Amino acid sequence: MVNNLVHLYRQFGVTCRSIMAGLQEAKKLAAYKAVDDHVQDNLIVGVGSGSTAVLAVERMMERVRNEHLNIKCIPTSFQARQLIIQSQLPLTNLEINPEIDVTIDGADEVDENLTCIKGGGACFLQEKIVAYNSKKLVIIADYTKDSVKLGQQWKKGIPLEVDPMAYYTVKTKIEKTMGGEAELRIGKMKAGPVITDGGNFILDWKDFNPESNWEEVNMELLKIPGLFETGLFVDMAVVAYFGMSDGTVKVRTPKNAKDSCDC
Ligand SMILES: O=C(CO)[C@H](O)[C@H](O)COP(=O)(O)O
Repeated sequence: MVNNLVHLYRQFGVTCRSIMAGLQEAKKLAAYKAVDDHVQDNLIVGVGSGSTAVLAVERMMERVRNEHLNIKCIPTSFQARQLIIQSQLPLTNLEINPEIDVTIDGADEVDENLTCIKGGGACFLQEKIVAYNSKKLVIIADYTKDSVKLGQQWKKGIPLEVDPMAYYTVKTKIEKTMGGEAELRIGKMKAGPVITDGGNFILDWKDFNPESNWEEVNMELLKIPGLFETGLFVDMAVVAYFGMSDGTVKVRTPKNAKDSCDC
């Protein structure tokens, strides 16, 4: 009996490790292809945050070394800034380069119109600023982020960055008027709430209506005093690259796109 349990436990460990390795490979496929397709000489590049963005930086670094590409990078977080510095890529900022050619960033979920939930890593305020000032936002992710509707696979909610003073009033307002539950994000290796790069708290809004008009929801949320930004990226991404489990990369543009995109 005990032997059987130990065997099952080991098997479970092996299965989990192989799924994680598969996801990592899928992220790498998406990141590498997006960088190869969109990063060219003399571009200002927005560098996203999260584990998939790390792989995009890895590829940029390779190409800068091998092809002597001349690019300048704008970070979307403290993590991205560190990555750029450690990779010895040229670092710039929005004062020096307010117009970004392309930003390559991860996402937590992407729907059929390329509306994204971002902020699993709590960096979405700077990510949205950089994306907004970019000519092109390119999303990179593994196949588990590829959805028709938001909330289909990502169950951790829509992140909302709030002033610490207002977290409770914002939470109550959302739950009363829009439904669902807005939970204060608590640190894993820190007692108390997660503090963002901007010194704020995060609410994760769960059990939202998946049929929502996300543009309206985003506007409604932003009207609440103390709510600085949402992790909803509506009409921002022009193309998404998903690494698939079979080793291919699925490239998607928004289903509702009015114009064809040169991506
Ligand atoms: O929005 C983000 C951080 O704020 C990340 O891009 C998002 O959480 C995806 O991360 P990962 O590539 O690790 O899955």
